[in-house]
Amino acid sequence: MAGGGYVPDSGTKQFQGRVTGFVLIACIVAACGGLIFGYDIGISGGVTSMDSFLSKFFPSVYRKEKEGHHESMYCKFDSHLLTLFTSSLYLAALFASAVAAYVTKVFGRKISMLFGGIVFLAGAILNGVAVDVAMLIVGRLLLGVGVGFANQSVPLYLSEMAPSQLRGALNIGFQMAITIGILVAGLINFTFASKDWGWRASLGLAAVPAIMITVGSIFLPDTPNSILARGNTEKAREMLKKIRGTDNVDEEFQDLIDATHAAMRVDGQWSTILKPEYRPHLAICFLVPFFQQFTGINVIMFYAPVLFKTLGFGDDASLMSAVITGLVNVFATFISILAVDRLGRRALFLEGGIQMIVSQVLVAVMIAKAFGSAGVGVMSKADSLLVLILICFYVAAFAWSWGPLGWLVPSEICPLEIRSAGQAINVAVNMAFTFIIGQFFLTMLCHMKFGLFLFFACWVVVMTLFIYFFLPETKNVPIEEMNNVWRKHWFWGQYIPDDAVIGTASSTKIKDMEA
Ligand SMILES: OC[C@H]1O[C@](O)(CO)[C@@H](O)[C@@H]1O
Repeated sequence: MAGGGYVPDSGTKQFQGRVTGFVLIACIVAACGGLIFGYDIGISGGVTSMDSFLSKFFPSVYRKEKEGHHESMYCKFDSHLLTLFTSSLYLAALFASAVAAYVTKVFGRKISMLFGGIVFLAGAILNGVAVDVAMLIVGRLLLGVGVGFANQSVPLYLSEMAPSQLRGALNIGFQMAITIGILVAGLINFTFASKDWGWRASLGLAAVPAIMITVGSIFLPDTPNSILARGNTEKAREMLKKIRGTDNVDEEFQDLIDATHAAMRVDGQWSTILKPEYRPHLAICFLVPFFQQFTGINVIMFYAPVLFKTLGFGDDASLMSAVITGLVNVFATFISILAVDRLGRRALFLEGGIQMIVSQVLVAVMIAKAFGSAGVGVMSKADSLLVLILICFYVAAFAWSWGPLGWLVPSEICPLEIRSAGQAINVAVNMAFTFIIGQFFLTMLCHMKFGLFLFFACWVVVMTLFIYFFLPETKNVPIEEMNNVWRKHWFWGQYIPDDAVIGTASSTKIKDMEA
């Protein structure tokens, strides 16, 4: 088979141990870090469409929206000031992720989650009681820092705690929490939109998931990998026994030792990840989040209410449609949890990609038919319902492929010595392109019209081909043995030297480490 179709079942180890209640609870609490991110994604689109919020903080935008009748429906909502409110958070998260990478490595995953939770809580409170734009913006920046820290630490935490045969499912808990956050935010917007103080409730309630992750992370244990990396061998071994529910952890622990030793041999993560032998990791950690955002998903997540209004739905129906896409998002992410360690990552990526392309092309055709390139016309009730169904079809495809795998794959492919750096690149690139799409989508819609959906469809074609040729299958491969997979890949194999493979004769033994 062409491309990355390496099947890892032969030659990779399966370790002893089961999924303990302890590891499950730790992962559920940690995944709540995704709630704060999701809540924020889902809340801002609804809040910025509330009259009470607009008239208080953005009176000029409010007046323009009430008075102005732009001749083209594609350009009705094009306002940079307003989109900056939504997107500024992701800019803060982008810068925070660089600091978070350092904290996560030096102080551990747990401290990083705790810090993220506290800062996010401060931001939520500030937003809920805001009396002027300055408070709103400072609050947004704090939320962004919190999201940067949580997105950095939680996926790593989940991948390291999970036994390899369940790593995919447990890691997807993070994306699951994101989608639940988006859905809950949609419901809260729907409930409070008509109240004068609705926006305060919507923004202030972000404190609830913030408290969950803050309190939760006080009680979470750190991962064996991270404890070991900070020099505490015995404690790390005890933690591994505890989370695997068996005393027979020698083989897995040996892998951790090897990985830690390899990590200690490198001078700095950032110069290390730039070396040729880490080219596949660097490429994946950059391209996967970039591609994830260029599926166009946040056009739907941020602006679904606006989009559906544009298609002729009423105010309530538009907010309700956002709830419907939110439900589909949660449900399909759950399917991914069930499928990812059985079907594998590649199958989900490839199927999801094809399904997204078909839906995007059909949506473009229907919008073109109704509004042409001038942006005038109406869409019949039946047709707008069909567009809603197609969008649900698209969201489902994203939610079992690029959504969860966008976090899982970069977090599981990197050896320990570059894991924090790889994850920081992943988060930073994700945040950068979330910011760009959030900030420029409405302007792009105004200029590219229905072609915008074709633009994203073309990107999905590119990324689906990329997966086919360049992403090897990683299901069931123990995390510290991933270099075996890269070495056997038709293209990336050339970059991986023999001694980079954990478990080879040259690797360090436990007793050396303990000496
Ligand atoms: O569920 C959709 C959400 O998932 C993400 O892609 C993160 O993985 C967000 O950017 C998006 O809003």
